[in-house]
Amino acid sequence: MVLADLGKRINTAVNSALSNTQDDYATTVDVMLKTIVTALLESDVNIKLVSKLRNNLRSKLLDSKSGNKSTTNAQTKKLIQKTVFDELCDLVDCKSEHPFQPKKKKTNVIMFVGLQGSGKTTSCTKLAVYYSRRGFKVGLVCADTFRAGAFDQLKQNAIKAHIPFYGSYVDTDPVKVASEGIAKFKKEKFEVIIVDTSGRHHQEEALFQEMVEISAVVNPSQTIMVLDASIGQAAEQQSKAFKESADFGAILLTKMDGHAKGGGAISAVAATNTPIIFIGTGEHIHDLEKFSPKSFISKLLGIGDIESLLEQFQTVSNTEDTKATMENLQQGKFTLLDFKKQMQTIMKMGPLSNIAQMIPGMGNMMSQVGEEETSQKMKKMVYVLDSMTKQELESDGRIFVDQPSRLVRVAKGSGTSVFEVEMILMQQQMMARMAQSTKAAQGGGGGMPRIPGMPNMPGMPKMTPQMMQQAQQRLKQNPSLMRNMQNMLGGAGGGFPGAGGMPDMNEMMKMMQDPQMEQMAKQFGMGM
Ligand SMILES: Nc1nc2c(ncn2[C@@H]2O[C@H](COP(=O)(O)OP(=O)(O)OP(=O)(O)O)[C@@H](O)[C@H]2O)c(=O)[nH]1
Repeated sequence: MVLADLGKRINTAVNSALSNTQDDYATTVDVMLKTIVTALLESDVNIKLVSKLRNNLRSKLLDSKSGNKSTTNAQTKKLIQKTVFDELCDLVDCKSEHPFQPKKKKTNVIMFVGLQGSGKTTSCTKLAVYYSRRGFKVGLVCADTFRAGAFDQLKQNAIKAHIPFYGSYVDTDPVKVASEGIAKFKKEKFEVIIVDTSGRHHQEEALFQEMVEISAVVNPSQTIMVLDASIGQAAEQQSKAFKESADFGAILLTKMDGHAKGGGAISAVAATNTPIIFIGTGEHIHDLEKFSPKSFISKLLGIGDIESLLEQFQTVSNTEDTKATMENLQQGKFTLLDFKKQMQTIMKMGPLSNIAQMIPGMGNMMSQVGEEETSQKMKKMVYVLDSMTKQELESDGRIFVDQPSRLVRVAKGSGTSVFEVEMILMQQQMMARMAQSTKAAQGGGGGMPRIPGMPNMPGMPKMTPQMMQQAQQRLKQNPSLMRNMQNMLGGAGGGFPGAGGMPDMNEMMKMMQDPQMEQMAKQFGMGM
């Protein structure tokens, strides 16, 4: 069973408990627990942990209720939701007190260890890209002299990801190669140096000894063990064996995509008291997600993860650019350059499906449109904007009205059609109007109330709650209408508002935290 199914089953169990009005409270809790327990076991979660979770949940739910008999229905629902959520988080959390954070302007060495074929080399590159995107100067060292072709693999990955690398075709001593690589990158003031070591099996003592020697020489700030999630509960035994030799401080679980029974590996690993810090979700260099129990469970249950979204946005956004856009917005302006910067920020945040998963209820929608298509359209938009002159970019876009020949030139330069350029200009115009209406609203001009997921359009009539409900009902019954609307608003065929024609990110963040959003998600049958 894949994890998405697990999330759905837990959700269904909780939702039917919430709507159960026939049974008494204790029976309702027991029925719900039975379904949750079965789903967890079928997802390969460690039986001891499931049993502990069941007992904790049961006593917490029954104790809280018996201590406070006068609770309302709404309070009981909240109690069930929160308790289930907290217990699931505990299941995958091993509460590391001092998570490692590389420091800027310092040398941070990260050493990778793991079984053969677990995904070490791929994950080294993914992590290098992750830190490089966050402004670190990152280098990769290949200390795998055991497997023929290991250096070539790392080299190819590194070149593709534009990450400097070090390795040797002739030297067979991994300790020497590792120490030379570190010395080289240290001299060149690299901030994060990632060392890939050869894969080993836990019965291969000599290779384990080699790993200890490399570790002594590179003196890592952090050692990460890479584990293949598809090995399920065997993850516990593997991680224990490695822990005895290389005292790794963190785990990166790979292959959490596809049909891996990730629940098994996650819970088994959590039982070794070592935090999982990242999960690999595909073969692409961007398929790496920071693991945090709360985020993971939120996504598992389809209730989004705004915290991670904000964190990610803040890490990748350029403060100078954001400041300039904010200043423009305060003046009621939104130029083509602002539009371009916003889009680049979104693209830097990683695969759109990862971002969509963090937004309540958006994960599903993204899958309807397709990652590839959306990314392609976004890239095209950047090519169009790249083909404009500085003067054009800094304008509000109306400059093109007087110079239609420039439209043709921009389309040619970007390999797109005039129609596509016009569409982008239209989207930027929509956002510029939003900026103006926000400014007017700040000055007491009013404007229509914000509907989650839709930009403010000046001049549109106010929506009453009944109208809104009807609109939501229609969208619920007609998914293609919903898609069309998103296409219209996002322009790029994006699966969530703004994927293509990105409204102001801060506005989007506010929108996502809007209680109406939660309500709407519920009406669409999404989330808890
Ligand atoms: N689907 C999926 N495949 C992955 C992921 N991470 C790695 N892989 C694939 O797993 C295979 C093995 O990955 P490598 O990076 O070569 O593994 P390794 O641990 O370096 O292998 P050794 O050097 O032999 O120890 C490759 O085909 C990768 O593309 C992931 O998160 N998801």
